[in-house]
Amino acid sequence: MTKEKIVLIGNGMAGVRSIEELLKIDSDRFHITIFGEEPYPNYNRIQLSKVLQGDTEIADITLNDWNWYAKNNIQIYSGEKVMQIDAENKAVHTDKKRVVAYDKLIIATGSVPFIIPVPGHEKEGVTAFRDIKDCEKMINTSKEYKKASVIGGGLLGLEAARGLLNLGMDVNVIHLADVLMERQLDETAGKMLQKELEKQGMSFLMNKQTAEILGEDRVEGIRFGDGEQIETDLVVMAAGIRPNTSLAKESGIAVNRGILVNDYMETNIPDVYAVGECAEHREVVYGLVAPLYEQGKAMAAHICDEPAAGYEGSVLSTQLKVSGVDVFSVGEIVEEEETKTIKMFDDWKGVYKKVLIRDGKMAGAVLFGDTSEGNKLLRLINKKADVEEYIGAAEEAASGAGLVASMDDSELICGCNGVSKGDIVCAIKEKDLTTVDEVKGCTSASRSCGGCKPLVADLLAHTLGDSFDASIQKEAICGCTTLSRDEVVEAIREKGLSHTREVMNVLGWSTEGGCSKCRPALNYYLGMIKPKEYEDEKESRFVNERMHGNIQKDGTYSVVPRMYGGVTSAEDLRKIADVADKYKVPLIKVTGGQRIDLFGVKKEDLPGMWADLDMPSGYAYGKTLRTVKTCVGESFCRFGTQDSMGLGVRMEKKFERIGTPHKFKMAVSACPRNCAESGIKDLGVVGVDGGWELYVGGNGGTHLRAADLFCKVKTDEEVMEMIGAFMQYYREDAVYLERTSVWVERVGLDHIKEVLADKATRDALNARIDEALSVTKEPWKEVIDSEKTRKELYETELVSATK
Ligand SMILES: Cc1cc2nc3c(=O)[nH]c(=O)nc-3n(C[C@H](O)[C@H](O)[C@H](O)COP(=O)(O)OP(=O)(O)OC[C@H]3O[C@@H](n4cnc5c(N)ncnc54)[C@H](O)[C@@H]3O)c2cc1C
Ligand SMILES: NC(=O)c1ccc[n+]([C@@H]2O[C@H](COP(=O)([O-])OP(=O)(O)OC[C@H]3O[C@@H](n4cnc5c(N)ncnc54)[C@H](O)[C@@H]3O)[C@@H](O)[C@H]2O)c1
Ligand code: SF4
Ligand code: FES
Repeated sequence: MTKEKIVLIGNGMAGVRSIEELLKIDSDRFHITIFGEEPYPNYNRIQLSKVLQGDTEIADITLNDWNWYAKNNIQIYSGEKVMQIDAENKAVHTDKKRVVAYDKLIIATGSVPFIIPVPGHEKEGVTAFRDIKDCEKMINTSKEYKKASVIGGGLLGLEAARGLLNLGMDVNVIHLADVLMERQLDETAGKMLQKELEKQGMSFLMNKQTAEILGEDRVEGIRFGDGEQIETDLVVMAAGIRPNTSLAKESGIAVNRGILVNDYMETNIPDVYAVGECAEHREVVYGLVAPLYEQGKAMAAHICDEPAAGYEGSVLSTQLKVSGVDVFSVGEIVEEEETKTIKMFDDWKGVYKKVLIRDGKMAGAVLFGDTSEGNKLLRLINKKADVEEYIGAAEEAASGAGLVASMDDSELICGCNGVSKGDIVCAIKEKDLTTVDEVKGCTSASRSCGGCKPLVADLLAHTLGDSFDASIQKEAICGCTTLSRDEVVEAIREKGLSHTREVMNVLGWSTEGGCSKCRPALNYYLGMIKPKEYEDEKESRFVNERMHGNIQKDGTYSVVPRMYGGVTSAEDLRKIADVADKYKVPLIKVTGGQRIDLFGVKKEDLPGMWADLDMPSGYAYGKTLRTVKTCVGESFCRFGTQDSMGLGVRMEKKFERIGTPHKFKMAVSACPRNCAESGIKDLGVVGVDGGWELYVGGNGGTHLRAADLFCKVKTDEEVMEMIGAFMQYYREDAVYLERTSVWVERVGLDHIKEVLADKATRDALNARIDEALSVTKEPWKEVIDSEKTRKELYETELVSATK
């Protein structure tokens, strides 16, 4: 029997999800052809914000790779645009002159970004934020330029702005209204959000109408309606989107704002459907994936002649994906005469909650600062629950198990990935799942924005009952596995695994070769467990660590020679000055860690420069001991009671080059005046009467944290012993990329104190760190001595395996 021919126009999130729904119902009935204008397999557009923010990479956001199309006998034409729909002859025509016939056609062409049509909008340096190409453009621009402007203070604009800040740019957000995200937030929440983002480093120009983009060929500035001007090197237009309807319109399909569809996503032309952001259903065009996935499900059922109610519209909920900011909004947010509200505002903690009630029913909510109730509110508002039910639910156990219990199996837990309660319960039971991460691995729930995690946890608790163990809720080390850091480390030890590939094969990684998260982590764990046997995999390291220098925005490197304890000599300074002259170093800067940074060094000059310097690497790029900052102490300072420089130099000489889960900074101050800032270091030493105080877990970076007093000791020997034990325990216990400030809070200071109180344990830890230290090598010297490494890394174009 010949198969029915389905053609999908648009290889995006809604279209491909609809095909998955079709395959779920009947995997053999259709011959499927997909056209995608973008040259990639189906990817998670939502995650572009995370790519820009540096939390993931483009390679890791694929939803269905090329194998998926082959496995399901789907003919995919990527990088090919459909130009015309010939509804009469039931065929589509593409820009490559291909003509493909269909029995049923699905249009899923998504949206186009709204580019404000002001003079200059076509200049180089003006971009939208919609696809991989835009994302790459912004990342590349940030390497050369400094000033960015984002037009639009909606979800997209703010996520873009956070990403650009992370890329090292100064960011102005230009917004038309006087409240950010005014479509989702009320004034109170909008202002709180603005304050929080200002703290993160964003600047805002509110109530501003862009009049012109200035510059010659490339953008140089923006002029506003009120005459004010600002300078900028990049303009990101995030002022909304428009349904991509031109193809449908030109082909005679009925279009209003979007392509008009009924509850089964049928257009006015027989056998032609539209789904996703391009479709208009009951006068609403949606711009979030949850409703689009519901549309896809309803459409698939109809195409497969399954009895189904059809799509009836959705209540929208949103969550901003900016770390450190918790904002949630669902349904109605504007108060009117006939509405009532329940509000909570805690200015001290920065928490605001508003629930809007219409005719005694839950109609909408805004949460800021604490969004843990978000999914519960979404569910109540979705079913227009009685306000009494909310009050009852709020009084119920915080676990929320009562709420998930009352949900129907068909209700969605994870909107982003369209995973229902029934799907999750089934997976928990059939596959003996016990953690949120395992549920993510098996069902995709919580894979995208992560907002549904609390609900998934509630559902686990509800399904497993007494056997649910909150304490084992674990985080998988990345999306390639459901195993946590502890499980992987235990398996490496138990099974004697010795290579990253072996770990991936034996422990059943879902991807071949892992991803940018797990490769460096496995490389670290293997090296930590077997320092003598394991051969470091350079290709699994981040680019700075591979190159032994910090790559800068313009592609040059910075070079920081080691200066033990921040102490230098005229001879070393002379060498540095000569090298700076010889290699025409454009900037020499004294760092906060008391050493000298030579900026703007060309990649090919690095080995020569290191050879001329003949000094050890300061490891300013590594996950290892960075600096030991010291004050002058008793040698010169009249307050000094101890030899801070002597001790600092000794500490740095002993522990330099040791691999740690994240960078590790130390400092020694010779009295409590603390001139070396010992209170904000991973390990800080402070001279006091009769000895030294040791402080741990401090951080002077983005997440400022004062270090905790760990212990007081009398002698330098005891300081060295305690540092060795503390560092090794951190090396063995922390998750890769976890700073001590986070680790100390996670495992508890008392716990670490208890472990290190035992002399035998301290000795064992010191023995292990000594073993690891015994095999470290000076990296710059290794490069100078190896012609092969010099050629491979410094004289050819680098093929980046890991960012
Ligand atoms: C940076 C960013 C972050 C986001 N974050 C979230 C979020 O956190 N939560 C959320 O719910 N939503 C989020 N969204 C919105 C979400 O990504 C979209 O709602 C969703 O991708 C829309 O799916 P779609 O299939 O309708 O359109 P798209 O995913 O845009 O797919 C349409 C595809 O059709 C292709 N196409 C168009 N015309 C043709 C043609 N003639 N021939 C061939 N191919 C064609 C396009 O190239 C495109 O690849 C975000 C969007 C962006 C850009
Ligand atoms: N976390 C998420 O859920 C998320 C993240 C990113 C994008 N998205 C979706 O992607 C789509 C696009 O997002 P968006 O933020 O561009 O759309 P949007 O329509 O939600 O917001 C656009 C914002 O730009 C402002 N604006 C409009 N014209 C302007 C002008 N001339 N000058 C300054 N500001 C102007 C508007 O006031 C509005 O706040 C939406 O559908 C959104 O839901 C969702
Ligand atoms: S910390 Fe104390 S000893 Fe050290 S420089 Fe400052 S005042 Fe002097
Ligand atoms: S709701 Fe976004 S990942 Fe589940």
